[in-house]
Amino acid sequence: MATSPSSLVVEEGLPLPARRNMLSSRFSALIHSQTLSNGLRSMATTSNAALRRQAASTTSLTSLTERGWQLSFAASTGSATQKLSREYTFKDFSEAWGFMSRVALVAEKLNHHPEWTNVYNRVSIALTTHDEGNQLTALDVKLAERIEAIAGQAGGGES
Ligand SMILES: C[C@H](O)[C@H](O)[C@H]1CNC2=NC(N)=NC(=O)C2=N1
Repeated sequence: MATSPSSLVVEEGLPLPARRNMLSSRFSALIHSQTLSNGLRSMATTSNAALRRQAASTTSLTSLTERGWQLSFAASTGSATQKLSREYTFKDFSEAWGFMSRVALVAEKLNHHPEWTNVYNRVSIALTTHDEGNQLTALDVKLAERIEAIAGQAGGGES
């Protein structure tokens, strides 16, 4: 069954355990990821504040995927790498490099850095949190949103 991204919004007014379960099951249905659903399961035992943060990230993640970002999961020995990635195409190299310079400043400020490549007018970006064993965290979502804002100003488009 395909789960529409908007169904990841967790209903207000439901008891917290129900909201946790709903978030967990909808999210895992959407991404088919054992790793992320493990993360969400562990979230079920965390504080309400942590739950709210996670729910906010999940909602933002949904809005990022609606704007061309992709979630991916690559299994390797003993662990899986989660990535949030997107490719932008600019008018020319100069525009692409200007965009990368602005993103670099934000990445330094957040102390969170992209994995990226540039070929002429294209920039491919993959985000993950190395310190968390290559899991996605709220920092990846935050950086992706800042990148989107910069790309909007720079005239970056979806490739
Ligand atoms: C030591 C330093 O603070 C850390 O390695 C920071 C730097 N930038 C980072 N960037 C990313 N993408 N993931 C991290 O875990 C990370 N950690």
